[in-house]
Amino acid sequence: MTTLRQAQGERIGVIGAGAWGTALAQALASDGSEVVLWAREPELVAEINATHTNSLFLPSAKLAGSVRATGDIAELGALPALLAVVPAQFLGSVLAGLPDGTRDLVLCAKGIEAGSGRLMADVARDAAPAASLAVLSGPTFAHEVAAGLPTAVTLACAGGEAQWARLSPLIARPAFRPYYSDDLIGAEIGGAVKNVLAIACGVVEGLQLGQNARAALIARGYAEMLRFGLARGARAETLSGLCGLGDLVLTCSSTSSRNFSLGKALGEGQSAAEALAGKTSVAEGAATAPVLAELARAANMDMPIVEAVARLLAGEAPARAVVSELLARPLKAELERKA
Ligand SMILES: NC(=O)C1=CN([C@@H]2O[C@H](COP(=O)(O)OP(=O)(O)OC[C@H]3O[C@@H](n4cnc5c(N)ncnc54)[C@H](O)[C@@H]3O)[C@@H](O)[C@H]2O)C=CC1
Ligand SMILES: O=C(CO)COP(=O)(O)O
Repeated sequence: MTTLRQAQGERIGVIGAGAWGTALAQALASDGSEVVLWAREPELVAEINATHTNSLFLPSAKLAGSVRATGDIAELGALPALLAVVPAQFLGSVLAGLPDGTRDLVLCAKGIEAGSGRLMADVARDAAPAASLAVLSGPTFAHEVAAGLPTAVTLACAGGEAQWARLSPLIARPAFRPYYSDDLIGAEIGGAVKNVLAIACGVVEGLQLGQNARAALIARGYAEMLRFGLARGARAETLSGLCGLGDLVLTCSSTSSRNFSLGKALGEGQSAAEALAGKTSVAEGAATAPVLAELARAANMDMPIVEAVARLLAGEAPARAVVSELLARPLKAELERKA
């Protein structure tokens, strides 16, 4: 049955039926393409196939009939292209269940693995060594993509233009527009770092520190993203594009962002445990902040906003005290000094 359906037209699969995996499946299916969506939750597999909804992670969306859910990740093994959309901390364990194969594997999570400090491409290289990797990242609230609103993303291809030629027709739709890049590191770092900065902007909102403070945080946060990214081999132009500055502006401006909302709760006086209690949705910045702060410290790199978010999440000081510490730092030049 599966083989027959795949022979009929299933060419792309999505691993993970959270809000983003579901929205991507819907965007891909918007032209009638058949999409296989792996969900970890058996009740979600049944719901998606029966009513074309995802009440757990994306209740606003109505999915096309050409999105087929499965609970058996091995079923995706025969497809030539897969989008990996599980949260960063679970990518390695989920990919371990996928039969290895020479396919395109597009990484869509935005985070750094705690413990190892690895970016997603490093995790995937170990877990799926035969795959050709790409990174899809940009300013993309899931509910807007699922609703068919216009969206643009960076699609960074390790396999260069040959891989882009394979992937772009599979992924591009009239309202979903990928832009080519070959800078995987930049695309990954933009998405991972902006989540931490979105928490910081939420804190500013929660403390009612005003629009000036938020704009300053975006600009100085971007300087931290750039510093970290350049040290890791990212290109500055990537970080000033959709997957860096573009996504930073989006998630630092709206309570639609789970990271921003988490920061707002912290600014209003909740602890991280209180703010995250009972949530089924992921705020990636909470896991990435401590490991990013640790990587920066290990590299002797100044990332004061990231450090402040990590301290706040760890409950080391209340939000107002952390902000006071940031403001009390010695005055310095705005531009980086060239070595
Ligand atoms: N929601 C959005 O608007 C966007 C999200 N992203 C990124 O996509 C990634 C996935 O996020 P969402 O789809 O929003 O997640 P979500 O918050 O909607 O759902 C949580 C996901 O985690 C999975 N999960 C929970 N425990 C797990 C475990 N032990 N092992 C494996 N999977 C487990 C659930 O099955 C579910 O798919 C994140 O890295 C996020 O930063 C990127 C762009 C937009
Ligand atoms: O990455 C996102 C939009 O580009 C979603 O942001 P949150 O994970 O903060 O909700």
